[in-house]
Amino acid sequence: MGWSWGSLLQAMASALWLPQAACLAYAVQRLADAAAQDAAGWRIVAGPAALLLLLGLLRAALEGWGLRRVFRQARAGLSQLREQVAAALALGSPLDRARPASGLAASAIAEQAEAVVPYLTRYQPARLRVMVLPLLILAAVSPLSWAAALVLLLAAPLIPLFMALVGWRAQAASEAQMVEMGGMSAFLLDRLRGLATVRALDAVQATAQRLDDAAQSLRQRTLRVLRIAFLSSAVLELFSALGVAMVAVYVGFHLLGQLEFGAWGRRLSLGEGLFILLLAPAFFEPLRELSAVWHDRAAGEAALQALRRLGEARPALLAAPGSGGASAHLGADRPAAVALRIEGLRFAYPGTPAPVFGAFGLQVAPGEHVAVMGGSGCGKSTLLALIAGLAPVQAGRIEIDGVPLSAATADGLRECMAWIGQRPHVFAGSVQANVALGRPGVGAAQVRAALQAAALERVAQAHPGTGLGEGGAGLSGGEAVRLALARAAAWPQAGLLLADEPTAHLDAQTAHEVTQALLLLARGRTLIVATHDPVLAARLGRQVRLDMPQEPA
Ligand SMILES: Nc1ncnc2c1ncn2[C@@H]1O[C@H](COP(=O)(O)OP(=O)(O)OP(=O)(O)O)[C@@H](O)[C@H]1O
Repeated sequence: MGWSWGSLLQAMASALWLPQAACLAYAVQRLADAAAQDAAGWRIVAGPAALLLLLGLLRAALEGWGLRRVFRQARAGLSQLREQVAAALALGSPLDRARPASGLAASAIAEQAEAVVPYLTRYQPARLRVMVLPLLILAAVSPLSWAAALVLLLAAPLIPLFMALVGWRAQAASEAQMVEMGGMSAFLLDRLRGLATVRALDAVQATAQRLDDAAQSLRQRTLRVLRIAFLSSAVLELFSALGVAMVAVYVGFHLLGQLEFGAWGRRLSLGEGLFILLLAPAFFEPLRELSAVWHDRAAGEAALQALRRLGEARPALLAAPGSGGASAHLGADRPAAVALRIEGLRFAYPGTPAPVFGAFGLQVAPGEHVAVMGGSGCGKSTLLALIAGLAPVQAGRIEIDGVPLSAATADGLRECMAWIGQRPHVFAGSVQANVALGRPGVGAAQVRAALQAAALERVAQAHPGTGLGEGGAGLSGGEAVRLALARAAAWPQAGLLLADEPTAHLDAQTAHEVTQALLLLARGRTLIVATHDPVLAARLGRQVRLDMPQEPA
């Protein structure tokens, strides 16, 4: 990350201490000279005092300006980074079982990412100051006294050396702490989601124990990070105090005439000595600041790394970010049944030896209703997911109404599909909001019609004002499937309906009702249903049987 203007402004503000110290030293020298000549009076220091004040104002202005700039830039940078990571996560294929745990991702994006701001606003400017200010001060001191410059020069490298040694461990400890924190968030979120199961199986105690262990471990890691941070500040304070003290001792004894050497063969004046004395603490100041924000560096870099890992390329669904992907059906009000053609399809899940499909082919005419059947694990759900472009295929082609499914066309083609999943995710909120899903173009009228089509109005009106709970609490299994049907019904441009086991786990009566609603919805559209249900399959125009994937010999 390059230096920002804000950091430069802050470094310039700090460098103004040099002329300020010169003004002070000059004023004291003049006062001493005037006292020697018995010609005291405030006028002789008015000039340097006014300049000192002016420089002070300029310094404050530069500092404030720089800080504001750095802060704004950091916030904008972080927002951009979060956007990129969120976009990468959103593009992740739902079929990727190694995708980051939701709790971990949420913790990294929301909480840990905040550590990037102090890193950019405090650590980066402090680092620039460390690189510039000590050199400037050395350049100002050495022409006056090589001895004082030598003391500073000898004390200075010890500080970064020790800090680097300590910082090394700090970063490792900080990274470990972040991993621990993310892991704990992921565990907590997972168990909170499954609280009912945990309680039903009497595993509350064991879960609480694991959570307690995780919290203890996090506490220890946090203390380790703090211990290292304190150690680095202690090292620095010690060396900077020693450095300043040695300069003060040298200048004091030199002015008293006890230490004659060190000023290039001459004797320092009071003003020169004072100038050196004023600059000595300022020489160590940036190093002390850097140490104070050293922990920000470890936390910031660890957070950046965690965000980068989240944004890393993973198996993604087919989509061209930013492109709408033109579709002939886009914007059409009435469903236009689409044709589907699959040729030589090959697909294997990453890391699995046997492909789910070797060279699969299927043709579906517009408006045709097809039941895809076969044993459990033969790839029915996978086939629907591939048609929807939720994962890239390894070979073969899928064409929807003659348009080959690819990253460029997937977004547009998905606009003319509706997905009725096996386990529809129900968001906490009203039934209406769960049907509309915030999709532009799905207004109250469409939602009402969709609820009617899916026979869900009664549920929607049952508890006006109180919404559904997280994960669908408040809906029966059959109602959850009907909610998925309503979501599809609210999307009139969908010419291809993909339904994954819509009647699984339902009693005969509910399965019959869901089938009726599905067939009503599929009128004039192409329908592909993955199912084990022979009754549902018998009501569809065609049945396609998939073979079980062959284990490699
Ligand atoms: N996300 C995934 N990552 C890796 N392998 C997977 C994934 N999802 C499914 N599989 C495997 O791919 C094969 C096909 O799974 P799929 O879910 O498509 O079967 P299915 O026919 O729909 O089964 P069911 O009728 O039980 O729902 C199975 O062997 C399954 O274990």
